[in-house]
Amino acid sequence: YKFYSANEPEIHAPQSPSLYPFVVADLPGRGKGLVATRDIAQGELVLREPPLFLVPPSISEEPAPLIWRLLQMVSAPADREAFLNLSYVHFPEVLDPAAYPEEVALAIFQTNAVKAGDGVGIFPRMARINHGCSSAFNVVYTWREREHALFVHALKNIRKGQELLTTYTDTKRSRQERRSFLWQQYGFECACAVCSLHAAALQASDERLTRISRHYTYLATWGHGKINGVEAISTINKIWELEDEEGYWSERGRLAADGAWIAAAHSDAAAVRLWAQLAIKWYIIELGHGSDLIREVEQAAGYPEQHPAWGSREPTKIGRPPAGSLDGVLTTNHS
Ligand SMILES: C[S@@+](CC[C@H](N)C(=O)[O-])C[C@H]1O[C@@H](n2cnc3c(N)ncnc32)[C@H](O)[C@@H]1O
Repeated sequence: YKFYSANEPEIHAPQSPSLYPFVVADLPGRGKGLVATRDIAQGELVLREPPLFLVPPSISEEPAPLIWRLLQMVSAPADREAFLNLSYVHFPEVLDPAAYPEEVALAIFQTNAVKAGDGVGIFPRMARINHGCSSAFNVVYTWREREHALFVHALKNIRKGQELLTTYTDTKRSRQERRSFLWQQYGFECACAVCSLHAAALQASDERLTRISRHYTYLATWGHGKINGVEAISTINKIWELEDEEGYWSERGRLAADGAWIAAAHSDAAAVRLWAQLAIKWYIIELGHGSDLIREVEQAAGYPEQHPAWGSREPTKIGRPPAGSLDGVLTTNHS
């Protein structure tokens, strides 16, 4: 594993199925899914998987024959079988699957493929992870070009016996919007812990998620000079607070890195350091130590004045990260 430097805990990534911290189980109403076989700590790498095959961002041939052709290029019969065993939805009822293998392969691809860099890929183990909305998903995946593999990390502590859930879509929207998307795209009615909330709790969650989403839109206007740095940072803090209330912890590395960017633009070195440290903390949890994005924010934390955005806006003293958000930054143990 020459890609890793010696101090990276990911070198301990489970490499054989018998060492994975989960099993594939039949789960009523949701087909198969992954269930933790031991407690998994936040930030732990639960799976590292190379693609069975990748489909480039733009293709010039019909999708079904293309998927079929790529599948035939997979050399190990067991791997081809793993693909063909995956679940699929939206196959025309009038067609006999046995008579249309290429269409079946396309349906499997559409139900299971995930984004991998510019293209999309098939990862048969990862493909068994079911979906949960906002606070319900507990693992996140990320593609690493350099390692040519998908990395799945625990976003939260997961208890033995709990199901591993990821998110198939941006769930920062109301239950109704999420559910109609999931039904159309993946053919299931989401009954995750968030979608199963009742009355007041459901309404509160819907409101938080739509507010978070609106705050993100507002934050983006800083880029066009529509809001000043203080407003932008205060928006990040509002998002952070709402996400704490909701239990939505994903994308925080990126959000904190945006904070560092804004602080650098307004020449507030102390704020750059703090936001960059917060970004490092969450990037490590969500993406792992080996992620290239971490190198960027480490650079910002160490040398704020060399940040690419440094001094591009009027100098301002900018807001700091939310109270408590940097707790544990120096002591977090991800092994
Ligand atoms: C990528 S596969 C996940 C693994 C799948 N359960 C299996 O048996 O292979 C996606 C499909 O799983 C099912 N699924 C995923 N999340 C679900 C959920 N929260 N509730 C019910 N079904 C779900 C849907 O049928 C969906 O089309």
